Amino acid sequence: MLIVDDDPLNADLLEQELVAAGYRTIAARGGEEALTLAASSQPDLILLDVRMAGIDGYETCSRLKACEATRSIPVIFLTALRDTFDKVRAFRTGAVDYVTKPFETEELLARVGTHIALRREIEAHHRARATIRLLVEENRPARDSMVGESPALQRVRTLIAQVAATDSTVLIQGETGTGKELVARAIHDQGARHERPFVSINCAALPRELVESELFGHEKGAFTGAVQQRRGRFELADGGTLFLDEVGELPAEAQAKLLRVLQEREFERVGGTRRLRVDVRVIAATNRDLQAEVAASRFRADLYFRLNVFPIPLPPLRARREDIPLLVRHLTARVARRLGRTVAGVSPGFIEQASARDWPGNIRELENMVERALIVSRDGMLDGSDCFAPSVPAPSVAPSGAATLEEMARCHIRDVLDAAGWRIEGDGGAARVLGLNPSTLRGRMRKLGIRKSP
Ligand SMILES: Nc1ncnc2c1ncn2[C@@H]1O[C@H](COP(=O)(O)OP(=O)(O)OP(=O)(O)O)[C@@H](O)[C@H]1O
Repeated sequence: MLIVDDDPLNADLLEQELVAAGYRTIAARGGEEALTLAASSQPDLILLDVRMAGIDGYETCSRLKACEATRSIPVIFLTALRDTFDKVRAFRTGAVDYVTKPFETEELLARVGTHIALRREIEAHHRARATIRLLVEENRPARDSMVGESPALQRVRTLIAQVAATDSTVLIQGETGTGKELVARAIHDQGARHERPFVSINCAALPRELVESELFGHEKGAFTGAVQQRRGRFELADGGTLFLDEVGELPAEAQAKLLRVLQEREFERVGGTRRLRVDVRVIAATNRDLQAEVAASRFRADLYFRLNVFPIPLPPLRARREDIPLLVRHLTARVARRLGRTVAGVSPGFIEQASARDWPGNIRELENMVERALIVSRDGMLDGSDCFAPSVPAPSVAPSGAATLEEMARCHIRDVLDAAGWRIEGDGGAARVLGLNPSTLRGRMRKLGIRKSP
């Protein structure tokens, strides 16, 4: 317990009573000393005289409450009967109680005991809350982080940080699977709205008739099936961020309505007349060349300019191959967690093959590859040389059903033999047509098991 009194006699008296009751005490002779001692020794309680030379009790209490290290320590004022003691001011500076001098020992100990017990309870409560918070944090699925150190990705990170600090509309442009949604979330998480909702809508995944009702909501009876009123994504995102994925796919009518919301921040639910106001930050994404869409009159130019306030172009994976080793490791850990498998390692051959590919499907395709390699892996080692099928299927020129080269050869030789009436040697013979020695052709036929059917 910290006793603060510039009268040594008073301080001694108090100390004796408290020590006799089993408390340990320290003393300060004035306000300044009290501030330093309180911070360094963290007492459970402070008994503070009102009238002191230098800074008085009120001022000392205010400063104790203003300081992070001493804020939570309860303060009881000590006031002499002859003092003009302003109780209201004392409580306003943050005191929890006061005792009048000369004090009744019983009363003093009762008050002190009560406040110490209260403080213990509050501390236990805080500790329990901290534990719960820790459990909640641990059980929350880990937020996906953007992996990669390439200059191209660093540029993207800089743009994210710059625009996150504002409320400006962002247009993310990049091929499929380049991480557009990840960028949108990063902007939301790093901005002032991070504690408000992040709502996303994929404009391509919705049937045309439903797009507007999804975006703006509808009133009961607005159309067949609208059995009750429903709030749209704009309302759900109020105060937060709305992510319009694949915005290039929006039908013309929805484009017009979206433009109005961006201009006026107001809209009506489908079938409604009431104007609703929302405070929503819009982030749009597209894998189309929106400028070309505008030129082809498939996307409104005025909407394009409303969205393209702060463009963030996302580089395809083939433009930042340096990131592939890091990404493979990151995705391997993630997929392994999802599949409940343990991974022993990733072979250099795997990384090498992965780095050499073109990845038209970008990171999503890479993730699928990693998943296939993990499924077929032996001893949890990602080798997966058999997983690297061509990324685009080869055009089919082979006769149907002829999957391997051997089968193709068998078919072709049989066709030529049929045409030659199964004659091998001589001018019209199959060997000449195939450009082979007759003996080589015979050897090949044996190996492939080709015989004239009876
Ligand atoms: N830099 C990155 N680091 C780690 N994972 C990434 C990164 N970029 C993308 N991913 C992962 O790749 C997958 C595809 O990303 P995302 O869904 O954000 O792509 P997208 O560009 O929005 O795709 P689409 O246009 O097809 O919707 C996700 O699983 C995402 O977590």
